[in-house]
Amino acid sequence: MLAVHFGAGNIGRGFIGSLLYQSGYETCFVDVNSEIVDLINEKGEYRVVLADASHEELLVKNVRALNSASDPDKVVDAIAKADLVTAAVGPNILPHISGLIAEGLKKRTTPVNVIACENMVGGSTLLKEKVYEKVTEAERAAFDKRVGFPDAAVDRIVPNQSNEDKLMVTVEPFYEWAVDETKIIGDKPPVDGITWVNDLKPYIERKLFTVNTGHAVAAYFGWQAGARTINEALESDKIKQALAATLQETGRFLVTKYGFDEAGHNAYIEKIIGRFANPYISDEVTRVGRSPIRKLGGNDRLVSPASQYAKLLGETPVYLAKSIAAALLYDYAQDPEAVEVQETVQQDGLASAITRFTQLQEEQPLFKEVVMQYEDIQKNGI
Ligand SMILES: NC(=O)C1=CN([C@@H]2O[C@H](COP(=O)(O)OP(=O)(O)OC[C@H]3O[C@@H](n4cnc5c(N)ncnc54)[C@H](O)[C@@H]3O)[C@@H](O)[C@H]2O)C=CC1
Ligand SMILES: O=P(O)(O)OC[C@H]1O[C@](O)(CO)[C@@H](O)[C@@H]1O
Repeated sequence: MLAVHFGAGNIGRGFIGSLLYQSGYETCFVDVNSEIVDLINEKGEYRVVLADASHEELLVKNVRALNSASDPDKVVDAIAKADLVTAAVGPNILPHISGLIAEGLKKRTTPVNVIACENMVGGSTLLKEKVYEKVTEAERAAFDKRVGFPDAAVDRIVPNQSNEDKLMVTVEPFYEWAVDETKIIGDKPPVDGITWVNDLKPYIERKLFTVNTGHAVAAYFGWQAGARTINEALESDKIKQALAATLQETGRFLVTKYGFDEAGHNAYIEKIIGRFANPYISDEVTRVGRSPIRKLGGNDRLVSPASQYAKLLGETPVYLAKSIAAALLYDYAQDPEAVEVQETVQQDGLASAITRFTQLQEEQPLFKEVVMQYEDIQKNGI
């Protein structure tokens, strides 16, 4: 079985690639990082090491790689032959890989599924839209019959790597890969470790608005407090308390919306906070807080739960508003999105920046709370 996986980065190698190998696939990674592509082809294997006391290692074999910038035709050929196509490149990159996927799919007559493994609601659906923009109506009709784009929720903390062995990836032991089985075309790909679900929405919202909201809070609050890593941020009782309070807010709306068992959800929150504090992982706040414009978007981990909370419960979520404010204040000079947010606030004013990045409107109580929290952080810190 051949899997073509776009993005040989942390999640690509450390999570998806390792499950594909363990399930018997040959994996052809596609990336634009020539150093990683060359190394994968030179070694033909890499190590995945668990970030716990065991330091257990898995040697992932049966891998090769293609550089989509220099060898696009080979990528198209690989997609034409693949039994499964996956991606973990980041939401903003999905439009850039859609052209090659479209070309590869045009060359096929047999069914295949394409799964985007990104931190977002509807990643594969977005990829499908981008692929469909690049083909004719007749091709779209043909793809409808033989290409599935099931959405997915992926959960495994894989920090930036600083190992001497550039292919090695240290990963947390926990993982969850939930895929929408209702959108599969043909047989389900036999990947051990996928949890097939017939309603992904509760999974993706619970995960995005707990794991990713919580992580973002630790990162943005940590940045304000001068912490370099998530572990450092969580050494502060104030940040720990704010993190717990934020997850109580997202928890309240999730339990109300989906009817999750409250005690079970609280245990889920506790487990996640424990995962953030894993002493075997050193995770920079700048990685977890990366791309604040994406994270401030109306459908993402801060504004979506805040808006849904306000709508569903009729109250303004104070800690989520504080989290949005902290994201707006994230001024890491090496993150282009953070720079753009800061420039927008300076040039156009805070109100205009909030509307532009969060799509919240000035008359909304949540908007006003964000402004208050922003001013409070500026004056008093986190
Ligand atoms: N790292 C983590 O703990 C988790 C990450 N995710 C999601 O997985 C996705 C990837 O994240 P990471 O692996 O952390 O990022 P990463 O930066 O380590 O990996 C992304 C890879 O995509 C490659 N890439 C960029 N443009 C490309 C293109 N046009 N064609 C092919 N490859 C391209 C990059 O060179 C890089 O190797 C993101 O959506 C992220 O939200 C989800 C769960 C956990
Ligand atoms: O990959 P993103 O969406 O930029 O955000 C980083 C998030 O992804 C993770 O890497 C894993 O879910 C978390 O560490 C963090 O919440």
